[in-house]
Amino acid sequence: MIEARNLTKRYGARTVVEDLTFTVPPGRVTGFLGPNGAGKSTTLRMILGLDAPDSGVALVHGVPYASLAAPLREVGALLDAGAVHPGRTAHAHLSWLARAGGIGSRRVGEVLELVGLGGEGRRRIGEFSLGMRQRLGVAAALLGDPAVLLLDEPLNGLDAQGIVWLRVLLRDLAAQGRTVFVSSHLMNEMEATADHVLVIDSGRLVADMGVGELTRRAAGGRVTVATPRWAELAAVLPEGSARVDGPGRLTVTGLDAAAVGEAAARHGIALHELVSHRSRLEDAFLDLTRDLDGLRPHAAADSEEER
Ligand SMILES: Nc1ncnc2c1ncn2[C@@H]1O[C@H](COP(=O)(O)OP(=O)(O)OP(=O)(O)O)[C@@H](O)[C@H]1O
Repeated sequence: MIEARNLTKRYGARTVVEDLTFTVPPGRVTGFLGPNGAGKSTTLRMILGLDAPDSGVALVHGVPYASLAAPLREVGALLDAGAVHPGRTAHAHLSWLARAGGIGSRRVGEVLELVGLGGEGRRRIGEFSLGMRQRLGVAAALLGDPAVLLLDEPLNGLDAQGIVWLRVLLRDLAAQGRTVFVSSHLMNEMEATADHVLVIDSGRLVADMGVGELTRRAAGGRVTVATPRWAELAAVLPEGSARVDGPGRLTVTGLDAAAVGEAAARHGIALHELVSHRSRLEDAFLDLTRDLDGLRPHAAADSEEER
């Protein structure tokens, strides 16, 4: 379990993480989403005690990271897959980390197998592709068999096969009851990986919800409907909700398909088509951040209440 309470970080006059409060429970994959520069890495660094918050606290298992008795065994992290010595072999790199964390050397071979680098342990990291380095970073995070995993942009550099591999691995780890917190700016990849998402933009939390709920909300209840009696249907729907989209077609916003269908039935209007549109996570995310952009210049005070 990870908790952030009113976490705030400033660099000079800029607030890069602003009053973030959230909980990441065990047993599910939680995606941490936001565009580049939104404050994801800074938040993860504060959870890991690498950056000090200006106010608020970040807790792992109820205590600050620095107070954990055996941090490497409790929390596994991938922050920057490039931050490894290129002259070392993968095996030597992991053995060094294992020794530092008091972890038996047998575990090194196990985690190399787990990330699909079983045959590459004796190769120098300098020869690795970005995707292989990401796998090595995941191996390092798994060394201590931790109950909590924090992975910063682990999908970067992975090919399609690698993305599927990581997705399966993360879901397995969550199913084992671990806390899995994964940042990404790739909304669509997260849709298939995460159960739940926290979305931040400019350091502020704009969504904390299930992936399904996020996509449904962002679709805003957009429904398209085809009926020869479109003008009558438009007249019985709430004012402003229906837009004529062509002969016999309406787009309805703010109502779900059931509400549109029932309104039509009440007035004996036959529908030839009734389609509810689910937006992809990408659209959902863009909608959320666009809305926030709209609030910012005009009414900072209102946007405070919004949260
Ligand atoms: N040490 C620092 N000094 C000054 N500004 C910083 C520092 N670290 C981060 N920032 C700024 O804080 C903001 C948030 O950065 P952060 O790396 O947390 O974002 P991010 O969401 O992880 O984005 P990315 O996906 O690009 O890494 C950025 O504008 C960044 O320039």
